[in-house]
Parts: sequence; structure tokens; C-alpha cells
Amino acid sequence: MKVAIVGIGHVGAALAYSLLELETVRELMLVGRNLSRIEGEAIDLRHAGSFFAAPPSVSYGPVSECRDSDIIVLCLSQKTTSLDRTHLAVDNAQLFAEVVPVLTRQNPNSIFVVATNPVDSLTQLTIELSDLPPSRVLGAGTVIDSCRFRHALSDHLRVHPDDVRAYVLGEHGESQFIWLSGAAVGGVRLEASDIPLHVIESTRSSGTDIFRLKGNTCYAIAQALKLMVRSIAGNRLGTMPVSTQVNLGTDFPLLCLATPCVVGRRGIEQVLKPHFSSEEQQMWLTSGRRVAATLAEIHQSLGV
Ligand SMILES: NC(=O)c1ccc[n+]([C@@H]2O[C@H](COP(=O)([O-])OP(=O)(O)OC[C@H]3O[C@@H](n4cnc5c(N)ncnc54)[C@H](O)[C@@H]3O)[C@@H](O)[C@H]2O)c1
Repeated sequence: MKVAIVGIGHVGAALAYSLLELETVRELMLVGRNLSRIEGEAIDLRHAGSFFAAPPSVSYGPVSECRDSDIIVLCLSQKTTSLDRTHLAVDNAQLFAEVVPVLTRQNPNSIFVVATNPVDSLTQLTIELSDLPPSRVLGAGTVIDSCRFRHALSDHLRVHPDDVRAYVLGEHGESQFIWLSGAAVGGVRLEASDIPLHVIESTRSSGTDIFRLKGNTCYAIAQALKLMVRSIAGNRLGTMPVSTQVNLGTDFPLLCLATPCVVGRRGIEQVLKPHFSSEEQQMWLTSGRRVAATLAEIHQSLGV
């Protein structure tokens, strides 16, 4: 299986390194604009690969040379110093408008995985620009936020994070929410009183806290993206809260939000339908309204 990563910055490079150990990935292509930088990354990764059992071959090149990939992970981005992910919307939409149509033409069978922020709006934009079925375009959604929640709650309850079955859903941003009515620890349903405020706050703010401290986040998102790539490449049918197209009714345009999905060789194999409490339903719609507003700004800037 050939995986191309477009945009070899902090996230793209961390993902490339983490994919060296996935034996289902046989070819890895680094795609970027600064060719000497990505050549350096490719050589470094080849050397690192010699410490793994069956590393992929590593190539590099510009978007115009990225062909015949099975999976394309979009990590390209304009630089930002803002803590608000939506501030990147217009600039990153412009980048997507330049590269997604080219990539789709040259990689007609690829599944697209979107990491770039604001991830929900850009996942929807990728569906529109590529004209692919929505099942073949998935955003990183709240995979990382769910991991942060499980990590913080498992620390508090003193259980292993794997035994916390819980998702953060909605927008990867301010309006995300913990799907409490669907959460369990060791098979026992979680109650609101089981979750201290500091766990909720750290789930929502730790991405921006890390950004404030080191100027980027890369390792955890790389693992989240690797989970998605592994489920597609190995047809593992793992369930994860990726960003996918949802229909919120006539008051909304088609847009993407994070909801639990089964991920396999064809991309999104199933979109699961969570049963929300009335409060969760309101939070879900609030996420929808925020993404719709960002999407409107993107459409206006692109004149579409
Ligand atoms: N979804 C998530 O959970 C999540 C988590 C962390 C970061 N992110 C997002 O991922 C994106 C990347 O973050 P980063 O820290 O790696 O940024 P970065 O600035 O380090 O890297 C971006 C890279 O994109 C490249 N690029 C820009 N335009 C390009 C083009 N036309 N073709 C090819 N490459 C191009 C740049 O040269 C740069 O190397 C950002 O939008 C960030 O907000 C998302």
C-alpha cells in the first residue's frame, strides 16, 4: 500500500516516522514544496527505517509527482500563531483549492485523510473539491480529543486508558463535547458526577495549552492519524470518531463533524448513529452551526 503525506511540517514528519513500523505500508511518499527540506527528511527516515523490521521505501517530491497513492494524508498548512483553529480557514482553504483537484486526478483510487485545521470544514471542502464519495474522505475529527479525555479520566480514576470507552464528538474545536450518555469504564456507564471539571477542561484546552508552550502539537496527532491509516491499510474496521459528512437537516448545509465511524479499506465503512440526550443533541447542533459558519466564510473566500 502506498501512503503519501502532503505537507511535511511538524505533523507530517511525526506521522512519516510513526508509519515506518506499519508493515501494511510498503511505500511512503513525502510531498512538499521545499524539495531540499523533504529530501533531507526522506534520507533521515530511510536511515531510521533500518531499525524497523520491514520499513516502507521512502520517496519524496512535489504535488505534481504524487501519483497512484492508496491513502493521502493532508497535513499542509499555512503558518499560524493563533490559538483559534478557525483563523486558518481561509488561508488553508486556498491551499486545498490548489492541491486537492490535482491530487484527485493523479490518485483516482485514493482515500483522503485530512489533518489540517480547521479540520471539519476542510474535510467538507475536500469532498467538494475532489467530488469523491464522502466515504472516501475522512478528517482526524476528535480522535485526538477523545484520546486526551481518556488519558485525563484514566489518570483520575486510576484505570488503564484502554478501559475508558468514551468519545468526544462534534467539532474539533471549542464546541466539542463529551458523549456522556455513551461512555463507560470497564463496562459500567459513566455518570456526569464521575467526571471532575478539570478533566473536562483539560480535554478541551490541552491542544491549545501545548501549542502555547511549544508552538505546535505533533506526536499525539501523528498517532491518531496512524490509527486511521492502520485501520484503512489493514482493513481493521476500527471504530473511531472521525470527521465525516452528516446531514443536520434543512437549516444546515452538508458539513462534516466527528461522530463514531467504522474505518476500513474503503474509508468510512459505516457511520454509527449515537443516541444523544437532549442536551447532547443541542451541543451537536451548536458544533454544526460553528462549522457551517466557517464553511460559509471559506465558500465566500473561494467564490464558490
Ligand atoms: N486535526 C488535528 O487534530 C490537528 C492536530 C495538530 C495540528 N493540526 C493541523 O495540522 C496542520 C499542520 O500542522 P504543523 O504543525 O505540521 O504545521 P507546519 O507549519 O509545521 O507544517 C505545514 C507544512 O505544510 C507545507 N505546505 C504548505 N503549503 C504546501 C503546499 N501547497 N504543498 C505542500 N506542502 C505545503 C509547509 O511547507 C509546511 O512544511 C495545521 O493546520 C495544524 O493546525 C491538526
